[in-house]
Amino acid sequence: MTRPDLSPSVAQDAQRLVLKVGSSLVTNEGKGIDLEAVAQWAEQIAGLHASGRQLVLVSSGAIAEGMARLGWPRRPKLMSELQAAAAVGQMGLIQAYEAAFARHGVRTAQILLTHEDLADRRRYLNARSTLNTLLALGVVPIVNENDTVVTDEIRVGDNDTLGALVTNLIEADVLVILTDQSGLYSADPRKHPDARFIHQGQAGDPALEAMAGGSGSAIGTGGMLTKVLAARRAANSGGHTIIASGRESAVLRRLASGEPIGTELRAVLPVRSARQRWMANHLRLRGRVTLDAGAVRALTQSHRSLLPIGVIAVEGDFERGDVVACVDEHGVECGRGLINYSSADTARILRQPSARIAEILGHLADPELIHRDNMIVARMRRDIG
Ligand SMILES: Nc1ncnc2c1ncn2[C@@H]1O[C@H](COP(=O)(O)OP(=O)(O)O)[C@@H](O)[C@H]1O
Ligand SMILES: N[C@@H](CCC(=O)OP(=O)(O)O)C(=O)O
Repeated sequence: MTRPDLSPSVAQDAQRLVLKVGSSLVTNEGKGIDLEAVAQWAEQIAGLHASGRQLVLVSSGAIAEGMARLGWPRRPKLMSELQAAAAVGQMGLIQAYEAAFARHGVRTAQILLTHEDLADRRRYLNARSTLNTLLALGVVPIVNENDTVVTDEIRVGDNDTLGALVTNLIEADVLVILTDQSGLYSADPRKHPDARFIHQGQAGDPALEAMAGGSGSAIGTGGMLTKVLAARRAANSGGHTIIASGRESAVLRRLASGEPIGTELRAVLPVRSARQRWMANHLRLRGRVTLDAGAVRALTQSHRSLLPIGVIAVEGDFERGDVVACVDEHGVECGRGLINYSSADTARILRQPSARIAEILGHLADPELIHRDNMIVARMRRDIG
């Protein structure tokens, strides 16, 4: 489904993309992994890689594939049986992706996440640096929820939401959600064949949520509502969302070349300001570090990361991943950010060159005390509030 006004897709300029594929697509409506579809996605993703773009794949299908392998015709109700099916099916998913990508010389990695990995600040930072490292290495991370260990209370619950959380985590430019429909319609097209196709909208518009109210296919979990809500969440970090049909030929390649396919839900704020707003609004200060004049300049004028060598004092009791204020020698705040070391470790490495961190602490997490991507500086004091 191509937009009539033909404005180019937001995927055209995207350097970092998250691609989410739903269960019904991956498993051919529950019949078993659709190897042909997997091969086509791998080929297109390898093509994007060759043009220098980075991509994380969020793939559903573990439960559906597990059911097919176990010969279960109906989705079980018992949590333990769903978890068993997911454990069996995840093997098949990963095997299929690894083999398909290997044909193009692209390495893959399996990442199984739980809600806690994304809600807890320390685990959030760890998941973020692992994904960023894999992307820098040219690997395609393949993400699913760790269904085998999660209980109802700690589930993300659906992979549309997980795709949006991953988009926030790595600050991707675009989240592409491939499903069994061409995109969002004004009502569920299964029940309302005359429903109108929505070519474009603003992520977070409540009118879209009303349209997507119905439940999903027999195989999928979330339906269209979770996709529309995922677009709202992706927009929190500035990511745009495209909902399109996975059955459209070469859909990824065409989107990346600017072809306006599917429903495009645009984020209003650009990535950076969205992230800064999130940090300013959501995080409580746990302590502070005092910077020497050189470090203050590095932060506020050169927009560099904060290194331990520029820190002369530490106050408060904080853990890796907590938010701390950065103050100058007169106690004036010049920024704040997510710190990579606890207060105890910071006290041991302050005034030291980063090359000595491993020797002093016995481990090296990061050369920076606060990475510049995880920091807002005084220039934006209004945001700090
Ligand atoms: N307004 C809508 N527009 C498009 N599809 C809708 C809408 N409302 C509900 N749906 C249903 O959502 C389904 C897609 O959701 P789901 O089955 O969970 O897919 P996936 O497995 O790809 O996540 C469609 O097949 C469709 O029946
Ligand atoms: N984690 C589950 C998928 C859950 C899910 O959201 O499925 P879907 O609605 O098809 O994207 C699995 O792999 O079976």
